[in-house]
Amino acid sequence: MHDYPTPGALPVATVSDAMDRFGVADGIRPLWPGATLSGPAFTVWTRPGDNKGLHAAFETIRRGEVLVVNGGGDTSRALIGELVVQKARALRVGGIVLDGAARDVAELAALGVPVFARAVTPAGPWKNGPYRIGEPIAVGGVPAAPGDWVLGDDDGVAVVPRARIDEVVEGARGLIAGEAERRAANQRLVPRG
Ligand SMILES: O=C([O-])CC(=O)C(=O)O
Ligand SMILES: [Mg+2]
Repeated sequence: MHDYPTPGALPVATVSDAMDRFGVADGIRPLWPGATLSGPAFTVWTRPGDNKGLHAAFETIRRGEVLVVNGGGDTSRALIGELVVQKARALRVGGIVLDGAARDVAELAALGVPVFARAVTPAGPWKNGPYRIGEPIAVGGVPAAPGDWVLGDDDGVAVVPRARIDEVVEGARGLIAGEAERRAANQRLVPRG
């Protein structure tokens, strides 16, 4: 079992840089400023606009796991809102990443659960299925399998394949050291003329 870095410990941008700048879930944004998450993926595929599979996921998801959902990229119907997120908080889920939409955004921020999604809409979900739990999915065009490292911050979300976590963490730490040098060099700049 890997140790997953704590939320916010490594910037998503730098972690992506350490994967040749791949691995970013395109178009997935934090729903409140300052939201960060980091943990193993718990994957759900669901029919667009339908959250029956999310409710099923809450029957088995474990503390710290990040619920990662392929909702087909649909933005016309919210897969979650305040009540679902309240459940996530009670179960100490690490956060929620949706390739789909959410609603009740003011309440999500107040609950303090990191939620990342493609869009916000007041239109609510159906609850009929079908769905799949615990299978490899895609989120924002990147693969996400159960146990992959999912991390999110103000810039967005990245997914690191489980087998690459140690290598990518090490690479990101190296890049952070290099960036510190460039930052110091920038601070030495003076205007010319
Ligand atoms: O009604 C739903 O399923 C989504 C929602 O707004 C909530 O969870 O609060
Ligand atoms: Mg609601």
